[in-house]
Amino acid sequence: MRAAIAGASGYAGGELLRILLGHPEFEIGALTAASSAGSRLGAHQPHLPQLADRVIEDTSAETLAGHDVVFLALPHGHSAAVAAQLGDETVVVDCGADHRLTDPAAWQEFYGGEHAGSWPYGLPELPGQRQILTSATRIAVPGCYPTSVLLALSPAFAAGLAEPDVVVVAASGTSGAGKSLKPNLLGSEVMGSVSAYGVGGVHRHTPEMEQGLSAVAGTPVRVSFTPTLAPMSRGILATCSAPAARGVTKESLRTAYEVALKEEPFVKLLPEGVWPATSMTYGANTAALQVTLDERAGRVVAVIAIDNLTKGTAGGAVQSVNIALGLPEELGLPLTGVAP
Ligand SMILES: NC(=O)C1=CN([C@@H]2O[C@H](COP(=O)(O)OP(=O)(O)OC[C@H]3O[C@@H](n4cnc5c(N)ncnc54)[C@H](OP(=O)(O)O)[C@@H]3O)[C@@H](O)[C@H]2O)C=CC1
Ligand SMILES: CC(=O)N[C@@H](CCC(=O)OP(=O)(O)O)C(=O)O
Repeated sequence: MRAAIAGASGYAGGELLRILLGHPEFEIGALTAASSAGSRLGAHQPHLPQLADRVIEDTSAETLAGHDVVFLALPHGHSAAVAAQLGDETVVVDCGADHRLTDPAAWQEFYGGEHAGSWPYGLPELPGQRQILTSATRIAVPGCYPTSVLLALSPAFAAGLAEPDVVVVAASGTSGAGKSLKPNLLGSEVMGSVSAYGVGGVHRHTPEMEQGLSAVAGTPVRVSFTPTLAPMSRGILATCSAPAARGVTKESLRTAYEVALKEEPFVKLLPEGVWPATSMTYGANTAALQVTLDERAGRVVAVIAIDNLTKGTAGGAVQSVNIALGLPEELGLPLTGVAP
């Protein structure tokens, strides 16, 4: 299979290339970007020496044509126009937000501009989603925070063990914001400090979390989401809670998670008493999950760690593509983290 990567000079593009280089079924085709076009990949992704001399091209339908799979790792709002020019013989994978939301009103409120429509959602662990992704030719890769929250809470909602009133506080590494320079991401602002942002229900991942959890619960789920920025390059640690349904015990909760996750190749329920840390998933396509019942507050509490660039973007994208192409779901995807 030949894969093209649009946005090859960015963080998501770099992680896609790192994974595809280790994937036995893929060869790397066109590498495209915008301002970096004409330069060599080695100037942008020096950790990928195998591709250092490859020249980045302009992002256009002509450059991306003739590939089996095209990964779009472009800023929001740039994928739809490119994708519309690629035929159904090409699997197109949008790592941006353009095709994630099904509700045009939610798109309008949180992103603005015209809604491009929705594509099959690339989170295979959601109930029924593997079936939807089988033979898909268009895949919308979830946002990194929604990936973590949906993985953490969908077992509870699928089993009817939580009420639809979710609170999430999550810390992300700075690579989640992409490569371009932002004032709050300067080294001196980030180092030695954790800061909140997007507070008060305004972060654009909120409707995506509500969309996914509502589908699993079969009833509208509200999410209050507070993201924070942590002084690390990669990783998300999300603490997610919801009121426990009547009669839920610690044991019934753990059993529901064990049953839901026992066949999952990438989502691991940690041994009792072990709590997730971002280091457990560094560079791996895994999610490290723990759940308990806060008996005093009557809440289900699930804590999850993922690598935002791996399971949260590029690894998750390749996992969904494997399913769409009829390949083994785990093919070419790292299962081991880096410790300490
Ligand atoms: N970082 C993360 O953790 C996650 C990112 N994503 C999504 O992946 C996408 C890429 O994010 P990320 O890699 O972090 O961003 P970066 O800012 O690191 O990279 C953006 C890439 O897009 C290219 N680009 C910018 N504008 C255009 C344009 N008009 N036409 C073609 N190419 C363009 C850039 O090229 P150039 O160098 O030439 O400017 C660069 O290669 C985004 O949609 C993001 O939402 C999704 C989940 C998580
Ligand atoms: C730390 C940080 O800034 N993170 C990004 C989310 C990154 C991501 O997954 O989101 P998209 O694919 O939707 O851009 C943010 O909060 O905007």
